[in-house]
Amino acid sequence: METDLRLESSLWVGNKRYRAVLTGWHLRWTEVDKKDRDKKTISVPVAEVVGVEEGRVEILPQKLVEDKDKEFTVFYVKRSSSGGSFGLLWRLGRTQFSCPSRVLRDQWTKQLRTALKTHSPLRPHRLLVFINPFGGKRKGRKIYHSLVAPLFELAGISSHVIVTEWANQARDHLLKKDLTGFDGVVCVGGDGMFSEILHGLIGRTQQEAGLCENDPAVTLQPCSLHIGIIPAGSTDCVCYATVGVIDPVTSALHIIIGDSQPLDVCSVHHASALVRYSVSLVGYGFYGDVLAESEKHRWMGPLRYDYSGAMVYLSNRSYAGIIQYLPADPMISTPRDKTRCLSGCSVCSRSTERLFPHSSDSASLYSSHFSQFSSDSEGEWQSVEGRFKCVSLTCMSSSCPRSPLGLSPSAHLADGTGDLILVWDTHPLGFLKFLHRHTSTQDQFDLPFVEVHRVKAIRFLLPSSDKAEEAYEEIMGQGHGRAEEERGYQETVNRSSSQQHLAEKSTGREMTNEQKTASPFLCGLCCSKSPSVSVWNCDGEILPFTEILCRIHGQLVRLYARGIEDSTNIHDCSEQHDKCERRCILNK
Ligand SMILES: CCCCCCCCCCCCC/C=C/[C@@H](O)[C@H](CO)NC(=O)CCCCCCCCCCCCCCC
Ligand SMILES: Nc1ncnc2c1ncn2[C@@H]1O[C@H](COP(=O)(O)OP(=O)(O)OP(=O)(O)O)[C@@H](O)[C@H]1O
Ligand SMILES: [Ca+2]
Repeated sequence: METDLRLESSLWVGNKRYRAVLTGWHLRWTEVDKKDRDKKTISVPVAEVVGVEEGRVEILPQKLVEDKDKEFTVFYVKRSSSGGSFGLLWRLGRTQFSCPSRVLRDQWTKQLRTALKTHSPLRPHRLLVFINPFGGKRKGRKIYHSLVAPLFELAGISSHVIVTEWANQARDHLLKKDLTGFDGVVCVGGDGMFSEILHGLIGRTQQEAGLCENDPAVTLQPCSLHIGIIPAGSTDCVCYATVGVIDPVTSALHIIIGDSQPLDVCSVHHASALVRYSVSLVGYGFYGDVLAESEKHRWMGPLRYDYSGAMVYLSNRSYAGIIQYLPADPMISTPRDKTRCLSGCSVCSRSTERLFPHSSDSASLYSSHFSQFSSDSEGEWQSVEGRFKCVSLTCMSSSCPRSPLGLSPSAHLADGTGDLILVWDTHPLGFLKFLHRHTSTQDQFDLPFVEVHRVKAIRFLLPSSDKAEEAYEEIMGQGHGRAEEERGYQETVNRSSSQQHLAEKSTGREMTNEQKTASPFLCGLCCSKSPSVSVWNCDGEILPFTEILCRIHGQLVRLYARGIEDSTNIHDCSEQHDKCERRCILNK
């Protein structure tokens, strides 16, 4: 659909003359003094124009403006291959145009700005930015001020920046402070910082809607503010899995042009109370143990996961459990259908219609999909019991630099389901094979001891023989390196002598002095008895409970992102675009 915004004229770029055309959707310029077959058109979608400035303008290393009379500069998104990752790097493209007159120059800048307003409705005007100065290599502030802020300024975005001084400051700000006038919230940090924003925004939205987050059967209200992630942490899995690269400039450009990627969120409950939200991994057994072990070695930085992974692997543990799950409709998609959720994913688009059937009607947008969880046409609860190396639930692929295709390569970002991966107890070499397949394109589910199910909810229970052990460990709060101040939303049992007594009573065991003081979590290597109960890793946080219920809430939040762009579709078909049969990223 073209609009009446069309503007066409001759313009100069350097010493070459071009025919430039602006339609509602594209800005195109073609060199005129060339033979037809050598003519090349550069085409920029209006949605990917970052800004338009009068004059010859540079923004880096500092803003410089010259020759304001007949010139204008257009800034736009330019793609390049990222080398290692699957996604594409975005960079700021810049072209300076000269016009025959100032009147024509003003016409071009005015029309371009009007086109931007009309065709990019989700571009943010005002953002609330939280910077974790201690995340990753402690470069959050520098990354924001040197790489991101100049781009925001160019795009006319005003931002209110808060450099956090303590953990959970961003979450609490979002829960309590006035957010009027903001279009989105940006976090500069890693997955932990993203999780703070996630909890703050979801909590605030439910408070305002008068909904109870504790009840897993309640349909939560999707958040209206978008979330932007500027990666500056030591683990940036959410950014990697939604953008395809970990690169602050790419992420800033996605924010500026107002890209919008819905994301499924899993709520985790224990005993009728909300414990936490997750978007990537809720994992018991191996991934829980790795996280618990890694907390002891924080000083190692990101390497702590590899070290702890090796230690936990060598301890060769498995855990008993009962897993109940509510299957999703297998006619829509399955975890083994070999598809990938890429930018413009059709499974996710169809899910939007299914999850929000009358999305133009805002009242029904927020009240229509309760049936997803409560009365399922899709299936009955299933149950399995046994010993597992690990039990993982992931709402998305959870791809990351360590595992470029992720825990579940065919999972979708926004289809309202999660993938439940059950790895039954097996020989250590079999488990190593499973782990190793995460680093390649080999199918990690094509192993006899691995099961994967696409689900809408799961429940995890301990066999009755292990419940006493769990009660003992939970009451003593022992051994899992649990963060004291952050025990989910529920305050767990305080440690006291009466509770020690309770623990002893419930397990029928008396604690030794050593047990009272020590933290013997990783004892598989040196002790005869390894623990029979593991912990849950919820997006990098240890959960204080073992028996949990998880429910996937389809498209509960929206990120300034567009999913992973398929780098095999980047090609230049500008001359023959109408005849191009490949899905072209550059000219769509
Ligand atoms: C033989 C090589 C095997 C390599 C196996 C690689 C599997 C990698 C799977 C990564 C899954 C990441 C899921 C995302 C979780 C995030 O929400 C969360 C917050 O940032 N991160 C973690 O919990 C951090 C969890 C980090 C888990 C890292 C596990 C590393 C395992 C290394 C095993 C070595 C075995 C060596 C045997 C001698
Ligand atoms: N000013 C602060 N001081 C201490 N902790 C903070 C501060 N601001 C945020 N945090 C907390 O720091 C944690 C880790 O932050 P972030 O995810 O940004 O970095 P990271 O390096 O990727 O972290 P990790 O190494 O734990 O994966 C978050 O859980 C967040 O709550
Ligand atoms: Ca999903």
